[in-house]
Amino acid sequence: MASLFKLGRSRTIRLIQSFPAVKLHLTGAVMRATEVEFDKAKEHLKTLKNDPGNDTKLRIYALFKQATQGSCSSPKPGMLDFVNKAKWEAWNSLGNISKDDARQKYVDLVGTLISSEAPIQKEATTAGDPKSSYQTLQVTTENNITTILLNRPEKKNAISRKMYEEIMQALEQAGKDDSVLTVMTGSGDYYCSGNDLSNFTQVGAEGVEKLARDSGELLTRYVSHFIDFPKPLIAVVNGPAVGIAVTGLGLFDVVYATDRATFHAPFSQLGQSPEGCSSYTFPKMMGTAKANEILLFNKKLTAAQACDLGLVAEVFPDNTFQQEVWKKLRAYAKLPKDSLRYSKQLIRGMEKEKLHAVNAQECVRLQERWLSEECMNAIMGFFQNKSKL
Ligand SMILES: CCCCCC/C=C/C(=O)SCCNC(=O)CCNC(=O)[C@H](O)C(C)(C)COP(=O)(O)OP(=O)(O)OC[C@H]1O[C@@H](n2cnc3c(N)ncnc32)[C@H](O)[C@@H]1OP(=O)(O)O
Repeated sequence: MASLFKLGRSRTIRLIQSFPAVKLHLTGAVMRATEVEFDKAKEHLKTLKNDPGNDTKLRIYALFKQATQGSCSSPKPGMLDFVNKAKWEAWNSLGNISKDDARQKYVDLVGTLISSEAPIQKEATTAGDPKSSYQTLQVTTENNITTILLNRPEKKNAISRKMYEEIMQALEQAGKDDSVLTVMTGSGDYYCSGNDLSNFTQVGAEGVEKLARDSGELLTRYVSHFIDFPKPLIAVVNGPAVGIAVTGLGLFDVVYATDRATFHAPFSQLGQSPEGCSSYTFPKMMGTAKANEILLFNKKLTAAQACDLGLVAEVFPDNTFQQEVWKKLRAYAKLPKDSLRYSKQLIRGMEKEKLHAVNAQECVRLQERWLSEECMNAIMGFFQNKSKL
């Protein structure tokens, strides 16, 4: 399997294209439309910018084979022929689904892949568009959805000071734009590894007390933007989430996660204390004992556990995650905008004052924690020994 995982996008596409042209046995207008769509999908596949991952590539391969040759009848490759065995298994797993069905599924899958990255290609580079000026994010709007993509994959999307500021700016813009939904997600394999720990190593001439005060002020403003966000805010958790990227989820309206995601809020390990209003939202959502396991004792949750506890609304298999989530979101984004906005505001309204008070209290405690020996040791430990969570 190892070499299959290394297949690049262009090689996969060449592989898929190398199959004989589709010969269809159906008649009539529907058949012609499907054949055209299928051909178009093959063309669209070439324009994909991001590698969709090996599971998806295998599914594309299998659907192509089934659509063009029917059910798999070739002998299973030997155990050591990893690549061909994986391909055979993907094809064979489609069983007896018809060529028509496979063709339709192929067209749907390619369509979803294209549209999930389309906004980034289309709009992120628009000259003069303030959305294109972000350094740490890609912000795009399409199909009534504004997507805020955390875009420091080389740092697991850790939130630098710049990123805190840019997220607030993006939320302000999204709150005012014409979109129906706002989505936050991460680029690369992580959703977000939480606060960039180097935020605490840049001590200016005025010393650590000033750094702690400024950090407290920044965090208060940051969390307030989520409390006050006026329209539905959805988290698409595409991979592991750490620290504030977990606690803040309690302020989103809906959270969807891949089954590869984990949720870890290791505050006591880091000598810190909870933030993002989680000291209030987590016990309320899941009960005190379960919340304490997470917020006091660093329990890392799987996506399924987070779903059972109510933090996550639904978990999807990683290989169909993007496809299924974006299909759902595009459907939701067709709902009446004002109705959604007012409903969200009613649900949030009663809690707002309380949430702001909790936020203020958490930030005061954190300012004290950041100056503590426990916290300084933990941060130094990460950079000196790279002691990971
Ligand atoms: C303004 C202040 C507001 C404060 C708000 C309060 C918020 C609190 C929190 O969010 S607490 C949680 C903080 N996060 C962490 O402690 C995570 C630290 N990171 C790790 O433990 C690991 O990096 C990992 C488990 C997330 C991933 O491990 P692995 O898959 O092995 O990848 P690498 O460690 O090699 O990471 C790649 C690259 O990214 C850098 N990096 C990852 N996370 C962070 C981070 N949170 N802060 C800074 N840098 C991070 C890592 O150092 C590597 O960089 P390098 O390639 O070495 O330059």
